[in-house]
Amino acid sequence: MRPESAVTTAEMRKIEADAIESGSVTGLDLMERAGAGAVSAARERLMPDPAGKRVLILCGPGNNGGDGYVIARILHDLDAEIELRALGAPGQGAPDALANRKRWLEIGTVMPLDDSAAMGAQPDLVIDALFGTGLARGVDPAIFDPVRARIGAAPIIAVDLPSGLCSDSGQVIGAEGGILPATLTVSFHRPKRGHYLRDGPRFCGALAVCDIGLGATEGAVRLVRAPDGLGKGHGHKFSYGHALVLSGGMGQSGAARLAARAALRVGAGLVTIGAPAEAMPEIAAQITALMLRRVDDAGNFAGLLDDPRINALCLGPGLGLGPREAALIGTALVSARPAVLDADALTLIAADPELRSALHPNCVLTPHEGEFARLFPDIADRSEGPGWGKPDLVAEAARRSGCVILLKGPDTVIATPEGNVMLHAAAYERAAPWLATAGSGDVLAGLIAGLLARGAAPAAAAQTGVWLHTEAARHMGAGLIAEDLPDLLPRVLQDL
Ligand SMILES: NC(=O)C1=CN([C@@H]2O[C@H](COP(=O)(O)OP(=O)(O)OC[C@H]3O[C@@H](n4cnc5c(N)ncnc54)[C@H](OP(=O)(O)O)[C@@H]3O)[C@@H](O)[C@H]2O)[C@@H](O)CC1
Ligand SMILES: Nc1ncnc2c1ncn2[C@@H]1O[C@H](COP(=O)(O)OP(=O)(O)O)[C@@H](O)[C@H]1O
Ligand SMILES: [K+]
Repeated sequence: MRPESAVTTAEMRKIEADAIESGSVTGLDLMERAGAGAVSAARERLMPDPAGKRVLILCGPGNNGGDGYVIARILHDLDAEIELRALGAPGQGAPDALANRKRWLEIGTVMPLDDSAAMGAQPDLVIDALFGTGLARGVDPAIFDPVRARIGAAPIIAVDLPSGLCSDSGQVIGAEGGILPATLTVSFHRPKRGHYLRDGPRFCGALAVCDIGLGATEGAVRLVRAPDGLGKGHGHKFSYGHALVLSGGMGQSGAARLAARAALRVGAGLVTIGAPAEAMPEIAAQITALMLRRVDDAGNFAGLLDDPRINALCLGPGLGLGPREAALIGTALVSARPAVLDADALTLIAADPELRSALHPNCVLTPHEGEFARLFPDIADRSEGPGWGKPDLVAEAARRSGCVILLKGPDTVIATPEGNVMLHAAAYERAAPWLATAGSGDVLAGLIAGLLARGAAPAAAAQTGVWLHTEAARHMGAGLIAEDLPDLLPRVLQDL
């Protein structure tokens, strides 16, 4: 089953506490299932038969360590050779972990983590059960020193999270080196936000999420899924909308052409590029099914927008940053048409409070990190950590600006003014590193504009656009350039 949401530490604790309070399960049951799930994942992916294998298990002072003691017991029963090293014993605040440590001590021993003199031979597998969702501050890198030297090439399984990774923000909380990067991270019930955000995927290695019987309880941040299908029915071209993409001047029209082609490929009935006279020959020489209209200034742009069939706008890619362009953005916003604002449109809005105040709920803003910081410097400045990560800052920006915000990256976050937040992770089996190429953001803006033209609501267009964008890149893989993306869409759409 694919998870529907990614949870915070606070949400996970509440889900667990509610289940325990309802009487349907105990904390010990959950810990047992978590330990058993981690062992199953290890056997499926890394070590099918643990018999005779050396396993080094690192246990912390909380419930993450408790999972580690369960894992030690199960692997011992499967005839693995266990070396268990602990960073202190669980306190009274973690009774389930304490109980599992006691059970382990009936069959094995516990050595201190920092006693390097007594270190055994190189392990075949390392289990990192030092810290999970309870990580409250940076980990002292020195605690890893005794084990780091002898892990060698052994794979590392992180229980719930690689120790040192913040579960809410995906950032390493402390100093460089204050984390144990994993080969495989095994989490429980739902992925944590930090598995997908920022540095999370790099430190988690691969990700497995196992069911521990907590039902369909979800967190607030939904994971973006494949759209249901974007087929065309009985309509004619005007049934699928007419998108207008504004272009910059001569030599600057590539971005608009990329966006326009993407809008047409995603199924907008008609797509027109609006360009200044000087750029028209250059554009005309490059396009066929796309249409071209002259847009010299805000006056003739407003005339074009008198046509009510133009129902979606793509503003910003390659547009330019002068007074003409600012006036065009103003005209577009006054028209209240559904619109994607990207690139130069975002820079113009960041510098002009009047333009910013004209934003409306049918706008989708698609900043990258730099543009986001220009638009919302105070929000971007706040450092991320427990309780505050990328979804929270995008939600705050959407609430403040009254429109949909899509903050780009391998961890794209989309938020609406009403407080709905979606996370699209181009990570793990959906990694798409070749999207880091000039012009790929222009294609994304065009996809969203095309979907708006087809009648999608702004947040839905943003989610579908970002999913298709990543999927197209995955179809091509290495060697991808932005020009390829629109022409990969037919394959993606036909597979839906
Ligand atoms: N929720 C669920 O449904 C289930 C949860 N389960 C498991 O429980 C895990 C969460 O357990 P948890 O809440 O006990 O926190 P955990 O990660 O063990 O760390 C807390 C301990 O570490 C300490 N500590 C913190 N930071 C530190 C630092 N930098 N350096 C040094 N010490 C530091 C902290 O000390 P303190 O801050 O109190 O001084 C405290 O002692 C979760 O990830 C999952 O594996 C499963 O069993 C199944 C069901
Ligand atoms: N490593 C990556 N993995 C997945 N997607 C990425 C990666 N790097 C960039 N992207 C995506 O590529 C696009 C780049 O957009 P942008 O930064 O605006 O570039 P440009 O302005 O050159 O078009 C965004 O949609 C971003 O999410
Ligand atoms: K861990």
